[in-house]
This record gives sequence, structure tokens and C-alpha cells, in this order.
Amino acid sequence: MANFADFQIGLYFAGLGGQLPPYPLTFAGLEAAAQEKMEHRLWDYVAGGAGDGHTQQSNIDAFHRWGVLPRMLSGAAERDLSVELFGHRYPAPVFMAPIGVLGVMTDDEHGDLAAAAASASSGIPMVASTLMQDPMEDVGAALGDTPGFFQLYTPHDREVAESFVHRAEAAGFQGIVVTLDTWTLGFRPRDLQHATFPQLRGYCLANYFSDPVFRSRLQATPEEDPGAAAIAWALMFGNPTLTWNDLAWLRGLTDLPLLLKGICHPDDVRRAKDAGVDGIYCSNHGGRQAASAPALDLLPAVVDAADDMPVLFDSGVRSGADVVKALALGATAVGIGRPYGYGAVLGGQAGIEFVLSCLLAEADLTMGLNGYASITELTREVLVRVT
Ligand SMILES: Cc1cc2nc3c(=O)[nH]c(=O)nc-3n(C[C@H](O)[C@H](O)[C@H](O)COP(=O)(O)O)c2cc1C
Ligand SMILES: O=C(O)C(=O)c1ccccc1
Repeated sequence: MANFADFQIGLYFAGLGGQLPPYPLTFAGLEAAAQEKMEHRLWDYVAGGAGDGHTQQSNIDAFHRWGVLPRMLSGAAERDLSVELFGHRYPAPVFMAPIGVLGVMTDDEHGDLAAAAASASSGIPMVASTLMQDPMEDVGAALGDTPGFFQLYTPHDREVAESFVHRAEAAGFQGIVVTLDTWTLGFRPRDLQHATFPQLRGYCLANYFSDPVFRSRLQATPEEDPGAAAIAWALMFGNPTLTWNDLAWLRGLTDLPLLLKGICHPDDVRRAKDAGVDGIYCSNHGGRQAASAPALDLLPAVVDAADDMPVLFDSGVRSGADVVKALALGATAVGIGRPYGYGAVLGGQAGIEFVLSCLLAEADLTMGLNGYASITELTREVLVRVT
């Protein structure tokens, strides 16, 4: 059983030897340090969201409306945060959400490989985006013994979608996460203000440019004409015509566990279940897509409808206490987006490992100090409305 609280002890003892923590410990600190280091267009792309930004702020506020009921003398000195997901036991119910520009967020522009290496060393799974700077085969190989997931943006061209899924299987990914909330791009003023878009500048398209089916659709290779290849990507990226009728086709592409990302309505959960989906991923894309879409507030109804299907959740998780709250509202595992992205900006693999370690130490101590020894004890009854 991993003891995540040891990380905190390590920070204090390092301090006795005059060694201060290498990175900020709060989300606000991480965000400020990352902003300082990032190219301003990339910063606004990552930190920004839909509309005036209130959707992503609401994600954070939603967590603050809950408190955790403290219980004393309950024998929570040893905690077990481990969780079983699709046949594998992970050390903690936390995962890295897909970030489609992660590749260019590290100094060496191999951010996807940095996250994969952090996943291998920590045992915390990664959901690798379709939009990566390194091809999925390299990222899959860097995951080591930690089973990872491949996130699919379903291209308009079905044969490219099929190729991606089959390549992900061959690359060793243990599940396919189909993102449904981004069939077109949300209205993002902070990004639009710069009138640039990272992928249109050719970043993070390695999965496309290395794909034999995608390449077969081009007049000139991406090496010969990268600009034309990026435009071909933009034209093929989303599929606005995808409906529930297409789910049988997606389900038929793979025997791997299939999860749908962006599902927040119980009726959609039931439709997914009827279509043979294995897991639900409740998310509002970190407030980047549909303006005013809630996420955490919808989680309990999604969990009820999912019944025995695992429910992954992300959007607005900024602390270990937030992880505990999402688990108590019924999530099987909790995803982190921007926080680990900022860890990647500040220190690559080491920065990501630091952010994950802080988060897990805090989740572990939040459980322990409130008297809960196991994540199975985290039910809705342990939460109380505080505002
Ligand atoms: C810069 C950035 C890029 C993202 N790219 C993807 C992506 O490629 N695929 C996807 O499904 N979600 C993507 N997301 C959404 C995340 O997977 C996740 O839902 C969100 O970041 C969680 O919210 P948080 O940032 O508040 O933790 C992206 C998020 C950010 C911040
Ligand atoms: O920026 C994002 O959140 C994202 O997922 C995305 C959406 C469209 C194209 C590229 C990335």
C-alpha cells in the first residue's frame, strides 16, 4: 500500500537540510509560475476557457460548496487509496486527463513522453490525447507497467478513426476514451484574441502525420508541406454529424474498454450503457467547451444512472480535498487537467511527479484526518453543504 503522506514528511526533512520545495505547492502558485514561463499565446490557450471564463470558475466554486464531515478515533492511521479499474489495481483513484498541447508545454517539446514517464514511475494512469507531439506508439512504450488510455477525437474520416484505434491497441493502451464534447471548438475569447491556434501552427499533430491513412489523403506529405497538412487536419478533426447511431460502429472497433468523455446527463449515461460502453467520463472539459455547462453538480445523477459502470470525473480539481469530494460524490477515479500541465511546464517529468505527489499526499491526509481509512468509506453521507 503506497503511503502518500510520506511525501509531506520528506518535504519537511529536506527543509531541515536547507532544501526548499522545488516547485510551488498551491495551484495558484503553480499557475503564476507557469504563466511567467510560458509563451503568452500558449498560456492563454491553456489557462483560458469558454466565454468570459465563468464556467471554469464555477467548476472550482462547485468544490468549495462542500465540506467533509470529520470523524475522530476511527482508526484511520493507515489509508488505502488504491482502486481497481478495468482489471488493474492502481495505487490511487487519480489520473492525468488528456491535454492536447502537453507535448509543447515542456522545454524539450516532449511533454507527452514526460507525462508517460511520470505515469510509469508513479503508477498513476495517463489518458493520452489524440493531439500529441510524439506518436502514440512512443508514448505507449514510455508508460512502462502502468496501463494507460488513449483519448480519441473521432475524425470525420472513419478510416482514420479506425486506424487510430487499432494503432492504440497495438501501442499497448488498455482503454479508449472517446471525447464527445468537442465536435467543434468552444468560443474561447482569450485564445481568439491572439488569432492563433496551436494545432493550426502544426503543433501536436504527430498521430495524424504518422498515420498511413491520414497521409494517403494528402496531396503532399506533411514533411513537404506542413501547412497544407495542418489544414487537412483541421478539416478532418471534428465530426459534427456523429450521433448515437454511430456508437455501434465505435463499439465494434475494439474489444478494449470503451469510455465516453463529456457525458453529464443521466439519459445519455443510459444510452451509452445500452450501446455497450464500459465507462462514463463526466466532464465539462475544464470549462473550455460549452459555456455554462456544470460538471460536479451533475456527477451524482450520472453515478446513479451508471449503476455498476465506472464513472471518471474531471473539471476543476485543484487539491487533494477536491479529489476526496469527487470520490464521495461517486466518482471511481478523478482526473487532473491544468495542474499537472503546469507541473510539466515547470519541470517536465519531475514537475508532474511533484504535482501528483502533493495532490495525493493531501488527499491521503484529508481522508486520514477526517477519519476515513478507505475510499470505500467515501460516500455522499461524508459531505456537507457549507455555502
Ligand atoms: C490545454 C488543454 C488541452 C486539452 N486537450 C484535450 C484533449 O486533447 N482531449 C480531451 O479530451 N480533453 C482535453 N482537455 C480537457 C481535459 O482533458 C480535462 O477535461 C480538463 O482539463 C479538466 O479540467 P481542469 O483543467 O480544470 O482540471 C484539455 C484541457 C486543457 C486545459
Ligand atoms: O483545447 C482543447 O481543450 C481541446 O481539447 C482541443 C479542441 C480542439 C482542437 C484541439 C484541441
